[in-house]
Amino acid sequence: MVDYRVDNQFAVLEINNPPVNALSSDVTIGLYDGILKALQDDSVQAVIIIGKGKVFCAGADITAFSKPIKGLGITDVGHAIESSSKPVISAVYGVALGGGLEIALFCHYRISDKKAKFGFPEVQLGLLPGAEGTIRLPRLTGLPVAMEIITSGRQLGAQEAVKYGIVDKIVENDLLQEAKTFATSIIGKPLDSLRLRTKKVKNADLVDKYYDDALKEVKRKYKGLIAPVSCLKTIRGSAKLPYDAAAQLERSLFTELITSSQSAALRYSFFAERSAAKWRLPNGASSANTKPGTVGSAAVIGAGTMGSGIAVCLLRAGIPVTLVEQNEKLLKAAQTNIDQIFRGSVQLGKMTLEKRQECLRMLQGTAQLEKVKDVDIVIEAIFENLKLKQEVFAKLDKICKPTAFLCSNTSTLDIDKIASATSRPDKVAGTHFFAPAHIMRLVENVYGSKTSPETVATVMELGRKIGKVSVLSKTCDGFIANRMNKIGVEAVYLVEEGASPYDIDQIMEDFGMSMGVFKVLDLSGLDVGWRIRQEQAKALGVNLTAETKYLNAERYCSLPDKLYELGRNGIKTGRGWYRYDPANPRKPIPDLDVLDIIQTHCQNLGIKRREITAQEVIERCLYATINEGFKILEENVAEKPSDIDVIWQYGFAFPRYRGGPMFYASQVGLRKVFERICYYHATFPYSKHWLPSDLLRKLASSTDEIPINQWMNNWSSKL
Ligand SMILES: CC/C=C\CC(=O)SCCNC(=O)CCNC(=O)[C@H](O)C(C)(C)COP(=O)(O)OP(=O)(O)OC[C@H]1O[C@@H](n2cnc3c(N)ncnc32)[C@H](O)[C@@H]1OP(=O)(O)O
Repeated sequence: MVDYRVDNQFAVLEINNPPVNALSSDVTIGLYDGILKALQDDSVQAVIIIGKGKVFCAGADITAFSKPIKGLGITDVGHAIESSSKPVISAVYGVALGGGLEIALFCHYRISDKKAKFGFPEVQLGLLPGAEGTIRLPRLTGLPVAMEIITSGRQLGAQEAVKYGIVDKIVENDLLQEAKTFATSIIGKPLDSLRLRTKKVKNADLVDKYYDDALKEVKRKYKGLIAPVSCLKTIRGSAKLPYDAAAQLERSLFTELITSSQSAALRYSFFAERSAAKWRLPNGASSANTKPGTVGSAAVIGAGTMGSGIAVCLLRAGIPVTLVEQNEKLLKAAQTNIDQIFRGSVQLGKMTLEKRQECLRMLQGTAQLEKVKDVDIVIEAIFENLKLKQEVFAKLDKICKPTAFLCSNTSTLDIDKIASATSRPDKVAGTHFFAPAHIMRLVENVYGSKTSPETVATVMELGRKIGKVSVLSKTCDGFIANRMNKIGVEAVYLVEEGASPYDIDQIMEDFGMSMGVFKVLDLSGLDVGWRIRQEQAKALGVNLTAETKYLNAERYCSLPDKLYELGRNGIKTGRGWYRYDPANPRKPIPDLDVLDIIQTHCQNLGIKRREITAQEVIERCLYATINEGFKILEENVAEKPSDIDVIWQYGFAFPRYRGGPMFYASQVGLRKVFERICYYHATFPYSKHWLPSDLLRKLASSTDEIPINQWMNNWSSKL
């Protein structure tokens, strides 16, 4: 785990724990033993710590946090390094993160490759840098910079690390050779002043002011998160307390965090996201045994908001795009829109001017579908109508080369039905982007009964290439994301029963959702839902009215229709569930008129309103969603519960520190969730989504409450 060798006067300790040299107990033991050996070897004048492979060290082994602690801690190794009488130099390539950076900070010198990155990402795992990082970094960078770096978890480039004294020298050539040259230049120099423990924290007397300012910022930026606040407390300790007392404070706050539900959820989320890329189909094909096809060029059909956003994603990743619209006027509008997005990125410093020009050069607009004949992949993003899509796919099938993949950006429609319009159903898949497509990181890739493993591998890999988090779903109505989302439905029923939309939004935002559902509805426009409901009613031969209480044997609430019919179409008309001041249209303002409309609606329908608690709001909105999640698992629509949670985090901004609805259910307790679902099913028999899932019933009837890692790993065996 740590290769030790002596090379002339240098002991080289090479961390060798692929893939990212995480600090497992074998690594810490290896480092500790290596330092002792080097100290005992008279021929050794200096010690170099370096990483084997593509990184120096990605920090503590995250998988070990939920297991009992064994072996030596990072601080034990760190103290041995710092107190060494021979100089210890860390040579950083790739990344030095978390515990990896802490090891580097225990060293007397740090040199780095120019592309190396440094940081304390622990907050993203609900933790703090618990191996004295919060006490040592301020001694190098000063308090405000340390507070910003540690609470944000961001990565610093080598130049910035030099600026703050984290790195002593950036080197250009072979890192180990440069480390030896550097070591030669410092052998024999005194080490005392290089031991961070002995350094004073600059401007320690101003720490309370720095703390107050940083706390305000942290509460605004990282609402609901505990770890950044704990980080600030220990950094304050670094200035107010003697070194060892500060270290003790850090340890105690670290212990609190590591046992917190937030950290459990965030660590789970780290692995959930990575595991979404490791897909497996029911026939055994998987990411491990399937090669993706080549995507060197793409076409996007339909250049509306979604199509343009998708084109932006492809172009940014260096994939030339043929953009197809019905006429030149629409094409021109789309091209202007796309360029505006690129200009915005340039203004924000996220894109260079040259990159913008390169992207624009790779974009070709056309009104002729035939122009897509040579592309490797087509993504259709036209109006959500099955017949229309089938027509387009039938044409594409004739025009495109036989190897081309044909994808649809549908958010609900059956991929099998779309594929049936072609002679190549194996090459048809869904690529469901979330709006705005150039910003939202999720792509829900959908396979049908005939989609080939190669096509699945191709769309999953394409998602990765364009910087998205790709999650795989089997085709069904609404796929994982839209099928499962019952928050809007239940929220409207709750309003009808007595809650205010503004209270519901506040409760869900306090829970951690970034935006309440009524604000979301106003943002997307009330016309969207109104049209879907009208279509449904038309298909059933029903005429919807203000008095409609049931549709297709399901509870129906006509309030949203009423608002739409009153011209309250959301932000675009200045009024929806909220009202909007034209001077500040992004700020929703609660509207008494809406409360009157609700009151009148209930009076007309003879609905007796009642008090509704925050707990009921959360249960009704989330448990209905969770119940559907279990049905999605039962039907193999999602391969694993963590895929569902990744979709919720990236598609619906579910708070990452709660893991996702499936993880949340597990933390509440599956039995309790099941009991409440049964209660709501008995209370609301006309809402199918309360019909309890069989899988949940089986899991809940198990004698022990099953922790998430067990049922997540074993859930399929319960079917
Ligand atoms: C007392 C406690 C002291 C200190 C606390 C800590 O140090 S907490 C840990 C802090 N470090 C991190 O949070 C780093 C997390 N890792 C990353 O940011 C990225 O993985 C990294 C290192 C930038 C590499 O990114 P890349 O995109 O190249 O690879 P990927 O993320 O897919 O990771 C590859 C596989 O490595 C696993 N992994 C990564 N980091 C760790 C880790 N610290 N511990 C354990 N495992 C880690 C990751 O899950 C991937 O595994 P795979 O099975 O291939 O999916």
